Amino acid sequence: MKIGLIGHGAIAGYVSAQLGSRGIRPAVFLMRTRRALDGQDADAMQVTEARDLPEGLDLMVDCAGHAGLAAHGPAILAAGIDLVSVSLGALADRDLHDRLEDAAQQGGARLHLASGAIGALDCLQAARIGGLDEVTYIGRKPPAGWKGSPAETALDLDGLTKAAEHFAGDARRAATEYPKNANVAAAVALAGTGFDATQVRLIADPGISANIHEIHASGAFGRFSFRIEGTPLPDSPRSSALAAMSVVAAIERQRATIVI
Ligand SMILES: NC(=O)C1=CN([C@@H]2O[C@H](COP(=O)(O)OP(=O)(O)OC[C@H]3O[C@@H](n4cnc5c(N)ncnc54)[C@H](OP(=O)(O)O)[C@@H]3O)[C@@H](O)[C@H]2O)C=CC1
Ligand SMILES: O=C([O-])CC(=O)C(=O)O
Repeated sequence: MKIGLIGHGAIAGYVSAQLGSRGIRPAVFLMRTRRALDGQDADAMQVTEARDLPEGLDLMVDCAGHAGLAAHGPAILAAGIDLVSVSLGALADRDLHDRLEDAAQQGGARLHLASGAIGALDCLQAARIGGLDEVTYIGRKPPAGWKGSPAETALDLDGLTKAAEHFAGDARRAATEYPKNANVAAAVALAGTGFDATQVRLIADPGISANIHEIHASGAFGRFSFRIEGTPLPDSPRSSALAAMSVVAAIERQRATIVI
């Protein structure tokens, strides 16, 4: 399988290392700017534009956040290359959503959304068939996990002594205002009742060390609650390791003959 990665941050680094241990070396990195990489990625080709990607790629994998997906997603799909993305919140932008859809149709390619730092999306998707009444997502992270987000202006993150909510609203606004922190809200929205009907609360909590995500849903199926305590990636306190793991799992699903 010939794979390329967009970005080389905390998630991409994890994904590349995991692929390496499965005998796959990414053939190319689509970067914002070229720079020296180490380990198995040191000799990989680097490009800064999708049009310079090599021939014969089976799959591109976006680990570059909303900006990376917006910049390169449409061109990759239009070129007929399937794309796995972990930047789900970018789809809250209706214009980008439509451009990705049109490009995928034009190129005969598919955009696969990794489940990211959350689970139970299968349950929500199935429950949606019978009708969902209400879906709420609550995201809790230690203060360091909210650095660089609007939480920084809403709260004194360094001086926080107890849990404090800094966002309550719909998933579209959460995903748009917190591009590095509310992709999970987008995943819940896309699997369930959509960006406008999904309710979101975001909380900074100095009493926790994990990234804690909860879903509460009810509908014709009954009701469920899901909670996960995700260990952050060593290189990035705001990104859960499970998000990176889910990207590798999404790549593995591309190669599987029996798919779950
Ligand atoms: N679905 C989910 O549950 C989760 C999703 N995410 C999403 O994944 C993204 C990446 O997370 P993480 O790895 O921790 O973040 P990092 O900040 O560690 O890495 C981001 C990488 O993306 C690159 N990048 C940014 N813009 C572009 C662009 N236009 N073209 C190419 N590369 C680009 C950066 O390059 P440079 O170094 O040059 O700036 C950097 O290499 C997050 O921003 C978030 O949106 C994160 C966690 C969970
Ligand atoms: O990694 C996490 O725990 C969640 C996250 O950043 C996101 O949803 O964007």
